[in-house]
Parts: sequence; structure tokens; C-alpha cells
Amino acid sequence: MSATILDGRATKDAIFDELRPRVARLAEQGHTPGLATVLVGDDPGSQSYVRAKHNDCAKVGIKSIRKDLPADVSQADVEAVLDELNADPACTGYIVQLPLPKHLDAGPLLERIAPAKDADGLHPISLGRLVLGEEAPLPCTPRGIIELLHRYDVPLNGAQVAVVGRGITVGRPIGLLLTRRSENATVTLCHTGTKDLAAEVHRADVVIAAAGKPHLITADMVKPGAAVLDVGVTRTDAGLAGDVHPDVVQVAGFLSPNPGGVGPMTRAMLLTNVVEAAERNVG
Ligand SMILES: Nc1nc2c(c(=O)[nH]1)N[C@@H](CN(C=O)c1ccc(C(=O)N[C@@H](CCC(=O)O)C(=O)O)cc1)CN2
Repeated sequence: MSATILDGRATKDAIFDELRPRVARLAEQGHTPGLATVLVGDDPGSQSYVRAKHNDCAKVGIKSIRKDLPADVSQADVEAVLDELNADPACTGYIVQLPLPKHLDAGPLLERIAPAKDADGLHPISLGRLVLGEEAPLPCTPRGIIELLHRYDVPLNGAQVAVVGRGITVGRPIGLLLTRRSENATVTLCHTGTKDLAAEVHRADVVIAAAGKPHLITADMVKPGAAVLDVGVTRTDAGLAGDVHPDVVQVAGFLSPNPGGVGPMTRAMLLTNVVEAAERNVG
């Protein structure tokens, strides 16, 4: 038996179809949404993700603004760009593409984003509101994972979920989303200090692999029928490698592949966050 594929590209296209009329309505009211990206340096992965985000904006009618900065830009110069975007009425929301070069301190930069323009849901106020169960823009990848699971009717109520990886864009926030009453899952957050990763993964109904270690999750670790989402990606000499071994498709009930799964959903949720922010602004 082979898993049902959770198709992130097709789901993203369906979400874009839903966003288009909302963007058109905003434009008619003179409030066309605008997304800005701040990209520092020439990391090929980041460049390709940012390019894709701008192409997506064009597809749904969102205006987009690019701020591309050299790899050796100073913290103060990045801050000045963020201040400019905070004040720009054409920019509804924006993101600072991660990771940043090592000499930059990401925390203060994310904190400098005006919370109302936090398109990524990574501002400390947005994350704090998530902890408190208050309304806030949600981090795009965790929101995309939950949206994908819902659209394929993967049950979460009472499900045991193993999250592998504790990064700020996925591992840490996704537990907060999955344990809301609306999802009602039980979450184990696994990381490099986890004593028996195979055992934690094996008892999970849903596995979210976001460690950035090629083929860390092997077929023998997965409970037959489980939903497995491959989030982590590593650029190797042989090309892109996900965290999930290809053989897992034979054991899992559902598989979100990489590429073609959570990545496109991240982009769909980014545009959703921007449209929601624009709708809030209109009132
Ligand atoms: N500020 C942020 N930085 C980063 C985030 C984020 O949510 N906010 N997440 C990741 C990268 N990411 C978004 O920026 C991202 C990753 C993957 C994709 C995507 O569409 N991937 C495609 C394959 C693309 C390729 O071949 O290179 C897929 O999976 O099918 C989009 C966005 C880290 N940084």
C-alpha cells in the first residue's frame, strides 16, 4: 500500500483561487494589499523562496515590494529598512527572510517589525498572543501544516503528534497550534536531546519532521497508517533532501512530500496573513 499524498502545490492553488476575489474586493475599496520582503545576502535557497513569494503575489493581485540587501549590511542599515516599511502605507505586511547572515541579530530585527505588519507571525507579540490564545497572525509553516491536514481530513482530535525539531519557524510554534481546543491533539516535541526518537515517532498518529537532517525518519520508525509531513530540507550535492526517507511512502497513510508539500503551503499562508491584515485595516 502507498500513502495518500498531501499535495501542497494543488492545495496552494486552491487557496489562491479563494484569495483572488478577496484581494479584488480590497482593491475596489482602494486597499490593494502589499507584501514586502527583506532579503539579506545571496543564499540560493532564500533567493528562490523570495522569488516564489513575489510570483505568488502577482498571481493573486497583491502588490509586492522587494528590499534586497548585501550580505555585509549592518544591523543599523537593516533596521532603517524595517523602519521605512513600518511607515510605508503601500506595505500591508512584510517578512524578514530567514536565516540571516551570522553577524546580524535576528531577534531585535523581528521585534522591530510593527506587529500589525507582521506577515510571518514571528514577532514576539504575535507569538505571545498565540500562547495566550488571542487573535494574531500565525507563523506560516505551522499554519500551512494544519490547513493541509484539515483539507485532507486527517484527524487531529485526540491524535498523538510527534514534532521533530525545535526551531522557531516550525517546531516550537506548531505545538501551540495543535494543542488549541480546536485541534485537540497531544504533542511531543522531540529534539537532539530526545533519548529514544524511534519510539516517540513510532507511537505517533502524525509525524512532523522539521529537523533539517536528511532521511532522519525511516520507514521502520513510522506506525503503519500514520500521517507524515516532511518539512525539513537540506541542500546536498545530489540535490534537495527532506527529513523523511522515500521508503516511508510504503508505510504511512498520508505523506506530505518535500518538495511539493509544506513549502507551497507556507507561501499560501503568507498571502493569507497579508490579505487578513488588509481586511482588518479596512475594518
Ligand atoms: N521569514 C521566514 N523565513 C523562513 C521561513 C518562513 O516561514 N519565514 N520558512 C523557511 C523557508 N520558506 C519560507 O520562507 C519556504 C520554504 C520552502 C518553500 C517552497 O515553496 N518550497 C518548494 C520547493 C522550492 C525549491 O525547489 O527550492 C516545495 O517545497 O515544493 C517556500 C518557502 C525558512 N525561512
